Amino acid sequence: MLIQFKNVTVIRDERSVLQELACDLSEHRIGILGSNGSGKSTLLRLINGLTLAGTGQVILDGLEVSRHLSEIRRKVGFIFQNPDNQLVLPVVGEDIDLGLRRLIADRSARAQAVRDALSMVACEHLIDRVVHTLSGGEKQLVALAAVLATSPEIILFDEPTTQLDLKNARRFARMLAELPQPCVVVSHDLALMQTMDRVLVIDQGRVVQDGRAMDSVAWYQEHCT
Ligand SMILES: Nc1ncnc2c1ncn2[C@@H]1O[C@H](COP(=O)(O)OP(=O)(O)OP(=O)(O)O)[C@@H](O)[C@H]1O
Repeated sequence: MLIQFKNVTVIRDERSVLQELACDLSEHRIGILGSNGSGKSTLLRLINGLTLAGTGQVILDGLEVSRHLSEIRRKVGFIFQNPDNQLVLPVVGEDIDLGLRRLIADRSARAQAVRDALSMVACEHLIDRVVHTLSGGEKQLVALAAVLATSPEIILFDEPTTQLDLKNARRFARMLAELPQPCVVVSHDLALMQTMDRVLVIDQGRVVQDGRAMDSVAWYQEHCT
């Protein structure tokens, strides 16, 4: 799966949030690292068209994102930084079922798919829970299950471990390593970033370092902390 940024600039409030981003990403695990407000989420949101390029083009798997939004949304799973933005129905099982309705017509097959998705994140026991009673970490895992259930071709993660305890953060890292899909992960979790095939460091809207995980994490620690 090839992601191409062709001289992409995003401007907000007369300020460049991303400036002349030009790179091709094709690695299985791509990490995005950078300080708060550096433009990481904006870069991620360009890939599924939640943010559109002001100038330049974003091309995913040969499709220009801004011209093929519905096809892109079907291909791309997006895990939001705040799971409350993702979970829309009151009960966990119903929420995951909602995303599956366009994919699986048979009700009992869909119920099985919901259980399978929850078991991938070790949260089968939450199937009948009311979403607003979940802890932050549980919500993050359920939101992940809802995306995994739809078997996207590529998955984008915006700070997926912020609310997870050490045990669940490690479980997440193991699960991420086993996912068959290519993934792009924005995170401040340096241990997680070390597991990536390629890591870009963003600073003030520009890619300032791009390379192997160990080199980029070392660069980030030296220059951005
Ligand atoms: N719609 C918008 N209007 C105004 N400013 C925006 C908008 N979207 C993003 N920005 C600004 O663009 C900059 C980059 O935002 P972005 O969310 O991409 O940063 P980030 O690197 O993901 O930050 P964090 O690590 O804090 O989540 C920030 O200064 C943010 O305030």
